[in-house]
Amino acid sequence: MSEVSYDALRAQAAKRDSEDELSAKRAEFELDDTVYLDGNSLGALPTVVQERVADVISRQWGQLRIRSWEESGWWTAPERIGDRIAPLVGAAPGQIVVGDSTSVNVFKALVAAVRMARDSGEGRDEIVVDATTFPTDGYIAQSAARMTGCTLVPVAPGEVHGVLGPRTAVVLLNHADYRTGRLHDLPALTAAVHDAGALVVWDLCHTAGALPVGLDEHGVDLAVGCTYKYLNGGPGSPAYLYVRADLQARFDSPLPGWNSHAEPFGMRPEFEAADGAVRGRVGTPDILSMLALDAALDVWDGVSIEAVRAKSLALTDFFVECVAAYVPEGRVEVITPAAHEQRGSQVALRCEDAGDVMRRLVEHGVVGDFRAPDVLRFGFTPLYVGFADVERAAGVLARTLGETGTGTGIAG
Ligand SMILES: Cc1ncc(COP(=O)(O)O)c(C=O)c1O
Ligand SMILES: Nc1c(O)cccc1C(=O)C[C@H](N)C(=O)O
Repeated sequence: MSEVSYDALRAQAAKRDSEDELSAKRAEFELDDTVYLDGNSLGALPTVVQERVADVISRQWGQLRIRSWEESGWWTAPERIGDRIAPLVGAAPGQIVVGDSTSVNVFKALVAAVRMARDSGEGRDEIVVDATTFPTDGYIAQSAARMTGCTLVPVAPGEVHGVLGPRTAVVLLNHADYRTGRLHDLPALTAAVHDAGALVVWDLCHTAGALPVGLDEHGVDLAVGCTYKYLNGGPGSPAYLYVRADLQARFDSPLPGWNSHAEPFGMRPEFEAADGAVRGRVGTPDILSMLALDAALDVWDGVSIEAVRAKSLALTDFFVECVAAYVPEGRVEVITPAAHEQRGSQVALRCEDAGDVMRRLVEHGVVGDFRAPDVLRFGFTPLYVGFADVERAAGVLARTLGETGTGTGIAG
């Protein structure tokens, strides 16, 4: 690798940053000199959140106290904030409720989907689950299968077509693989599941806020996702549940709480489900986290998800290009697909001593993460990551690899 290539890639980065229509967004986040490539695990803090949460605590809670359920809009926050997430995932209003964790929403969605599939009168008794899933979805699917008397069919997303049939009740899939960053074909898989007469639940944790999802357009039945990654809602911010409008009347939640009751303050012993997205609620909403998320969503004002996707692909392409230029051949293996239609917003590199390499990268100001046993993960959040960050990260990676393991590395 000659100095000329360094110069060329740095010049390219500077030019791209200067032409980037999203570059001004970075100023809306609390960031420092660190190259933060872990927004696919915990998004950075949007500055606006601090003063808004301070107001929620000091005025809404501190002064208005219980009046805030009405006067500060606390009671309706789960659906109101759901409607703010809706355009980012291609959903019309009235179909998303915010609350609980992704794990809990996976449970609600799966069991409700099995119940709906059985309502249609056929003997559907199989839950198909992504065998490469983030573990929590797999654990919940195992439990949901036991509870509903279904058989669990774990299969890689690419092989889903082969197992679909008259016994399939529901298919649970991750839109992007958390480890490799592979993007699965949501339109085609949704259509295939529907052709088999079953329902599909998509986990959007790694795609919401990173690329267009098109829930309504593709006729998705149910979807869940977290808000602390590309939506920057903060640690433990509440997740969301999407139930397509025409399925809501049949959505029979396995966790019917007083918040999903048609008349919550009637305090009646019999459960009667509310209409609409409210039906996906359980108990009292986690207001502090929810309103932090509400404030964090302000950064999306005026941003198109298509522009975010275009920049995300440019960033990940550029990272792969810089890694290929700077890192000695064979030292790392790119396990994220090269094809754009198969790539989320992260690049994963396989590397023998990945845990040690990531620890050193973090020490040198490049924050990604390590996933066992041998994966370096780098997430690219287009709202605050720039092309110069990408070039710098690849340079630091090359130097770090030179300090560890068997590679020679290079200077940058
Ligand atoms: C694909 C996926 N699903 C679910 C989760 C877990 O969600 P939660 O901890 O909100 O239940 C994560 C990450 O934590 C994830 O990456
Ligand atoms: N939710 C997390 C947490 O509470 C602590 C640490 C990491 C996480 C994550 O989100 C992990 C992430 N879903 C992943 O893709 O690995």
